[in-house]
Amino acid sequence: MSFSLVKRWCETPLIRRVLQFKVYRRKIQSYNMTYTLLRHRWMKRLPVFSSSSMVSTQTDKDTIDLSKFPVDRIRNFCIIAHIDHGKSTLADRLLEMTGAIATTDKNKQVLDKLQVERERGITVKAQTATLIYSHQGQQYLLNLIDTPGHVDFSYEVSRSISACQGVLLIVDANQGIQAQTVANFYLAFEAQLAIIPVINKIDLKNADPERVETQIEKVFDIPREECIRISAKLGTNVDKVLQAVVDRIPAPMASTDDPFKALVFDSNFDHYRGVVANIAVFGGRVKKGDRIVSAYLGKTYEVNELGLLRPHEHPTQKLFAGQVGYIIAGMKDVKEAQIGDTLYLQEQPVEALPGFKPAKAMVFAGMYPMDQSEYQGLRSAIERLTLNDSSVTVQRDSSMALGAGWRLGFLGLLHMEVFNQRLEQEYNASVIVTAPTVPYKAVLSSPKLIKEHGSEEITIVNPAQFPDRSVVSEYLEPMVLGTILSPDTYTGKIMTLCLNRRGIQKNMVYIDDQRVMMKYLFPLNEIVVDFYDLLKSLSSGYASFDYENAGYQAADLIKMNILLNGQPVEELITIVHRGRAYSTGKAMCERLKDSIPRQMFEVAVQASIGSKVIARETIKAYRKNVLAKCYGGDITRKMKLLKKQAEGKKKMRRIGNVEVPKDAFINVLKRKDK
Ligand SMILES: Nc1nc2c(ncn2[C@@H]2O[C@H](COP(=O)(O)OP(=O)(O)OP(=O)(O)O)[C@@H](O)[C@H]2O)c(=O)[nH]1
Repeated sequence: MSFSLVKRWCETPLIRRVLQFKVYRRKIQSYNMTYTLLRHRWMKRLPVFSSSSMVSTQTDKDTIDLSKFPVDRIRNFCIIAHIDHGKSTLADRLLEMTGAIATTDKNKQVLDKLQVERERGITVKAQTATLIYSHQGQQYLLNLIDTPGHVDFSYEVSRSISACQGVLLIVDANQGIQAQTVANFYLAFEAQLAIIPVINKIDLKNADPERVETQIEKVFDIPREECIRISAKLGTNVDKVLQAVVDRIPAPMASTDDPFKALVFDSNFDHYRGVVANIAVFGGRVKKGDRIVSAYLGKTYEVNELGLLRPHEHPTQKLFAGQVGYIIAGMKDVKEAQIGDTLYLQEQPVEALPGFKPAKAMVFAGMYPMDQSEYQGLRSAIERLTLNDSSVTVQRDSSMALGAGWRLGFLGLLHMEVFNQRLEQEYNASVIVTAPTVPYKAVLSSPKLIKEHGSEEITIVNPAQFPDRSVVSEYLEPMVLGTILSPDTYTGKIMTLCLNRRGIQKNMVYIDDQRVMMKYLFPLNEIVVDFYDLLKSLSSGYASFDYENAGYQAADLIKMNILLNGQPVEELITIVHRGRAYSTGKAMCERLKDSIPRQMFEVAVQASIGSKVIARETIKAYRKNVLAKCYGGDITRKMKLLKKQAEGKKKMRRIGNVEVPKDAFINVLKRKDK
């Protein structure tokens, strides 16, 4: 058909109407999509970062005259503890007692605002709240930061600590000191902060505060008289905590006479207002309309809004030395508000504060859209979420089977799971996450490759790019120093598990007559996926684990391929220690056999090193007959069942001709140690 014929045909009245209708329909569809998205967000009370989602408070409308609080009546402190020892519950009580929120039995972890935090019952992001507390006829301004307890988020703790002069170290009266109690104590101790030990949950039947005090004395060398016994749940003795904050934590060393200087210790992104930076003012004062400079970028901004977090945003006219609050200054990108950056007034340059070491990604994984048509949507979702979580690193990546995607770096596996869950909940994006891997290094021996990479040592975050032994003089793997605390009855089992994970014992001490603390050096790869779960299950939930970075060590590593019906699957390539290749390959094949549903044909699952197959499992042929229970001849019912089956299949990925469910990529790495 010639072009003019098509044109004439398109212009006939009937066809024109049909075409117009199509355009309108597309428009209506797009409005509908926007409406659905907004509705969905509203239902989930999103965006979660804006103040609108927070609990309204009694003092909402009162304006606080910050000039009434000289530096000696300010206290900045954070609440640190092992996971679940009651930080957020204590924060609720402190907020209630100081009138920041109304006293009702509905206040449960008020500072845990993200949906994922509420569902999982854990804190993921540190939150700040300013309290006004009257003590001996004086009013004090207390800035509280509630921090996460899980090891993956300890970066949040170290940043929060930099804005404070003291900490409340919470210890559960039943569980006693745990691994993250020790790690968090040292973070505060090294920063030379005042430490107030608080023994929580004394209302529990099995609470043993005496024993916990002994542990605190022995492990941290803090006199038992300094411990405050409380029940955050019932509010018992919480007033004593507030008194201790005023009496034992020093006021910030800052003067309003100095030039303005503030540390950006956290930031988040608001789609309407840009970056909201949390700052600790180390000197001087700042007000709306001031022109401030970011020491990191040297860029100048005008202050549009500033104020306190109570815990909602409470705008004020000024912020003074010693105070902690938020500032909005037209920064359009979270990268402009670098965490650790120093802000100062344009006309009064100051020396930058030391800042923080950037967070180091410990776990990398590929992330791909379920369907390539969702690529753009997923890209914008990842971009927006990383604006609020700057510790995630993103690189573009692509794979034969999964198409275009990204390789993301996280602080740990829980961090990765939380990111994934937030993508699904907050952005309605469904993704495939490939098997997580740790950042290996290789010392190259080939001059050509050295020239290509511009360095002798390279970091490998994608196992598919693991260089061959022939061009490498040495492989290095990341190591961690792990701390395990457990009742001594489980010591034997724990030692066996650590040995299985190539752990080397460094230390073992009793912290009281029943509990033991062990230190092990582990390859990160051995503990990253399921070590913690296994440790918990073999100690009936009593052991706890924490780790810190311990550099790199030379290791005999090899690349293992997984083949489905003879076809290598790039996303399942794993780097293993040579001594573990056989057992890991066998376990991976078994896991895949359990994860991949039976297909219409037989599937061979093989693990190979080079061309040598070291393990094999077979998935027998089968097709689930969804119509088996369908007696009679109602065609619509049959069609419905077949459609449901087809939709289920959409959630799988076709690799070669094998359908692989999306969680198979992670499940495949979980081992079954005894
Ligand atoms: N019996 C009792 N339970 C408490 C007390 N304080 C907190 N809890 C409970 O302990 C659990 C954990 O409390 P959270 O306040 O979420 O603990 P957290 O330390 O903030 O937890 P993460 O932020 O995940 O580290 C919740 O179920 C609380 O209800 C207390 O004094 N007594």
